[in-house]
Amino acid sequence: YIFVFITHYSFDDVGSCLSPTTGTTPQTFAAALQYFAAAQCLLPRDPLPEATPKSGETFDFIVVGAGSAGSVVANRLSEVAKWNVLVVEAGSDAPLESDIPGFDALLFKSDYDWQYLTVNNGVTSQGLANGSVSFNRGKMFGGSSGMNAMLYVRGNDQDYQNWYDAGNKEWSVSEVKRCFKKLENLQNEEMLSNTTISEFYGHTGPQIINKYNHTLDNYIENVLEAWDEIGLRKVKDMNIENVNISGKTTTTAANGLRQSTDRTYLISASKRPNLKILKNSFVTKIFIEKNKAVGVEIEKDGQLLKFLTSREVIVSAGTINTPQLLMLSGIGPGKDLKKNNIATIVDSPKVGQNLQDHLIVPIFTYGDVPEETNTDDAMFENMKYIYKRQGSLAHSGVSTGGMAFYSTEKNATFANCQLHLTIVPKNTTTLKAGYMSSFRYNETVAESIGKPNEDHGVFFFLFNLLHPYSRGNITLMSNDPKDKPLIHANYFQDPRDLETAVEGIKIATKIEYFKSIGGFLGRIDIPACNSLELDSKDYWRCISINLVTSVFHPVGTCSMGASKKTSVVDSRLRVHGVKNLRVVDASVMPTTISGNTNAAVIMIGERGSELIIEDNN
Ligand SMILES: Cc1cc2nc3c(=O)[nH]c(=O)nc-3n(C[C@H](O)[C@H](O)[C@H](O)COP(=O)(O)OP(=O)(O)OC[C@H]3O[C@@H](n4cnc5c(N)ncnc54)[C@H](O)[C@@H]3O)c2cc1C
Repeated sequence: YIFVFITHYSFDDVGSCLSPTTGTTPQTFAAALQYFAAAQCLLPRDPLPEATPKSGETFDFIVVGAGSAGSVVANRLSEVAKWNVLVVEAGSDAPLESDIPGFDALLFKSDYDWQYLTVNNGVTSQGLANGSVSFNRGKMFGGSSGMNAMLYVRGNDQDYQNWYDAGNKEWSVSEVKRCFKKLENLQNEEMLSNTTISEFYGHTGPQIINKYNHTLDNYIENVLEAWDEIGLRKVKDMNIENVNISGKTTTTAANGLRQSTDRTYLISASKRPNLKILKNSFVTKIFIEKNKAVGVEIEKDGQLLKFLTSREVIVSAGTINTPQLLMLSGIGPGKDLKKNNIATIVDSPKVGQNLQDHLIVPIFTYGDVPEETNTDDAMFENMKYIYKRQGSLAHSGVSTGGMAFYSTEKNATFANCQLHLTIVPKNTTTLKAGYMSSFRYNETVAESIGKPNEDHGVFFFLFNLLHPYSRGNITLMSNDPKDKPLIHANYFQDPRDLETAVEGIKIATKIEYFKSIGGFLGRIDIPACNSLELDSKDYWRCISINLVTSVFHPVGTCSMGASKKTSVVDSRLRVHGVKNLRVVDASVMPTTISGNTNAAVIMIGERGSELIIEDNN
């Protein structure tokens, strides 16, 4: 919550309110205040309607989880009027702070976050509190699309070609592109007025896409110019071209409001009589009889309920919770299930394996700008948001949307590195606590990052590795569904990842812009790295190992593929070895994509729904 300015106004230069008046002045100001007080009530939306089905009731389809993918599936299946669909979500309606883009990081560690942490392996991330990395995941309608940074990135054609080449014939590049267009509803006027850009995107889908209302435009532009100078060509659209380029990305925010999938897919569908919604309902088990999914067990308000299906259960609980639920239901690596006293129904060794994530290595640079935001400015930013959905609350507090995609390989056709840009004004008092909370940096690290900010603006580059070779995994802590699963991220386990990261960071630190604003690269205080020359490869190796965190894009733990020896679901997303059970969410990606994952997950929701509808007609 680096950019969140919640301050108390101090009236330094104000009169006593005793001046004579005709009454016009106080009336005018009072009317303005009333207007602003009322304007904040324009934000809330109605809660989703909740059904009260009786335990034991049967549905054609039961969808577990209403996140980025699950909301799409619930919408598309309930378009078929003859089918009764139940969607079950462990969280509740998204809070107001989810709608306001600038409050995204305020949802970290709240009741709307599953608050997962990785297991400390004693080697990587030792500059973080307890050596463990935050794996934030949304627990609300909209799931992680309700707390993400809203950056809309399709990825590279080659990403999907790789899925297809691995035997997943339902995922050809042309099918994938058709589904992206099907989901999209481009609303940005400037983009619409450019024929090439306009034709690239879809216009009639549910998912509204636009651009942030930016506040720090000049500074972002300056960085983009500097990236352009080092060969990362500044482009108008980062989905049409996506290697060795920079620009401002499209977002799932429009007119200063987040467009999470509950907003874009569920609100309209919730009016259909054949879609039933259950809130605060945690699915603890899938019932499987004779290798066929027949229903689910749900914990709601301390009671266990049971719902049955006449067609299918679709699990859309996300990369962490989906493998957990399969394992709790007896589908997973036999040995691990046995260890946790769970009877094996299908010995499926790849459940929870193949975890891939885009890691972050932080690059902190500092410059003479932006100037400190004083109390008046901060208040004015908030007013701008209430009045016109502009100002610093209109875009993510984590990312400005300025990004670069590039490769460490010559003549590459897809990127293996990404940079996100965050800009923080001088002397931002919440900075140190913000980094300790959001990234879990320990006190010493946060102090060394925060100190130069006292008299310098921060240009924070989040370096991401896009195609890691390392693989992590998710295993059960116990057979109690409430026990959080164990997450082993295994960053840099494959040494090639560290070397690519270092090469990629060295490209990023070539940037000249900072010299023109009195800029410099900050040294981060990690005892093991302090004797190494700043910006040397050894320095970055050391920083990478000690400060690696997640950019929150875990995928792959129930990946699709030919058989259960190599994967968890087939190309039509059916769980190997169990009938009437599918997985539709980020976990099915066999390999990760060249960019932020939300757009691809919504696309998976669309394509997965088509496959379910085809197979049930
Ligand atoms: C902080 C953050 C920032 C991100 N920034 C971006 C970004 O800017 N751009 C981008 O493209 N991607 C971003 N991502 C990633 C992107 O949001 C995710 O890849 C995507 O939302 C995953 O979708 P999903 O459907 O697989 O899971 P989710 O959206 O997480 O949905 C899973 C849903 O299932 C529910 N659930 C889980 N278990 C159960 C259960 N047992 N019973 C009932 N319900 C259950 C959960 O509460 C949740 O609502 C970000 C993610 C995070 C967390």
